[in-house]
Amino acid sequence: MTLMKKEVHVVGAVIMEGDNILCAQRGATKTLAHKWEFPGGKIEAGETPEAALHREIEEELGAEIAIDHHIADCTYEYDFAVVHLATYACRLLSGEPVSEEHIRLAWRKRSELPELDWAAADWPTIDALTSG
Ligand SMILES: Nc1nc2c([nH]c(=O)n2[C@H]2C[C@H](O)[C@@H](COP(=O)(O)OP(=O)(O)OP(=O)(O)O)O2)c(=O)[nH]1
Repeated sequence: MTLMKKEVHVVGAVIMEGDNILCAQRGATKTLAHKWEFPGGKIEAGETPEAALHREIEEELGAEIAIDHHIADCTYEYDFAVVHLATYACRLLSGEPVSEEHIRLAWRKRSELPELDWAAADWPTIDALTSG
């Protein structure tokens, strides 16, 4: 019998300010330890992706965002789960982001994004942000 892996639907906020993008580093004790990702998290039952994004950014950064448009979808099979990640271009409306869950927050220029060690599911988003 083959065991089905857990499937999780995740949203990530690509928060932009001019040419800078907010990047977040996962903690040492988490899955994907020390990898960089976009703030966000799992969509809960009955929630729209947009509602999940607003909720997660309030919880993780203490900030309010506007969601402008979808950037990329990626499905990646990690050893612990199959993650379906959808990313959205966002802007800060209020609040200076404070890290409640990440070990580090960093603003990076678009062209510098590939220098960070991103979670595997994030690469299509990084490619979309740095191409053209
Ligand atoms: N928020 C976020 N999660 C991402 C990204 N890329 C990526 O592979 N993930 C993965 C990491 C987690 O396994 C999952 C997001 O769930 P979560 O935000 O609830 O993560 P978590 O570590 O607190 O939860 P868990 O692993 O303890 O279940 O998606 C990304 O850019 N942003």
